[in-house]
Amino acid sequence: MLVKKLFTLVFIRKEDQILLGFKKRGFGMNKWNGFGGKVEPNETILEAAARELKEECCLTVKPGDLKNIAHLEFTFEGEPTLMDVRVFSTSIFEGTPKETEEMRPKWFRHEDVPFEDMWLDDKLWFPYMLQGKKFFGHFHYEGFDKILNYKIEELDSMKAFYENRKTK
Ligand SMILES: Nc1ncnc2c1[nH]c(=O)n2[C@H]1C[C@H](O)[C@@H](COP(=O)(O)OP(=O)(O)OP(=O)(O)O)O1
Repeated sequence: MLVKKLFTLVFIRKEDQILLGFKKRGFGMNKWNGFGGKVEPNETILEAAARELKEECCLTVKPGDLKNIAHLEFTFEGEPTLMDVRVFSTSIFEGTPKETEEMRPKWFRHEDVPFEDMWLDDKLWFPYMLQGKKFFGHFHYEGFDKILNYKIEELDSMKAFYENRKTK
C-alpha cells in the first residue's frame, strides 16, 4: 500500500510571465520549479502554500487568493510513497521575489520556460497550466530521470474532482 504525503506547488503569474525558482538544495535540487513543499500538521493546505512561497522567495500571498488549478501525483518504482501535490496559481501578490537559501527566483516568458532544467513531467502538463486549464496528472517514475507511465486529464472543476474522489 502507498503512503500518501501532501505537498503544495505555487505558480505566480504576471502578464505573459511565470515566476520559477531554481532549487539550490534538497529534493529537486538544480531544477527550476514552482514554490512549495510539505504541509505541516498544524496548517491548512492553503496556509502551507502561502508559507512555502514566503519562505522560498519572500513573496506574500493571501491564502484565499490562491486558485487550485491542478492535482498532481508522483510515484516511484519500488518506493512506498505517493506524493500528492496540490497546485495553485495567482497573480495577486505583494513584494519582490528575492533569493533565499533554498531558491533563486526568476521571471520567465511562457515561451522561455526552461524545460531542459526541470522535472521531466513539467513539459507534459505546463501547456495545460499556461492555457488556464484545470487538470489531474499522475506520473510514475523510475529513479528521477525516467517516466515509466503517466496520465493527464483535463478537469472541468477542481471541486467536482475532489468530491468525486471522496465518494470512491
Ligand atoms: N516531478 C515534479 N514536478 C514538479 N514539481 C514537483 C515534482 N516533484 C515534486 O516534489 N515537486 C514539487 C512539490 C513540492 O513543491 C516540491 C518538493 O517539496 P520539498 O522541497 O521536498 O519540500 P520542503 O517542505 O520544502 O522540504 P524541506 O526543504 O523542508 O525538506 O517539489
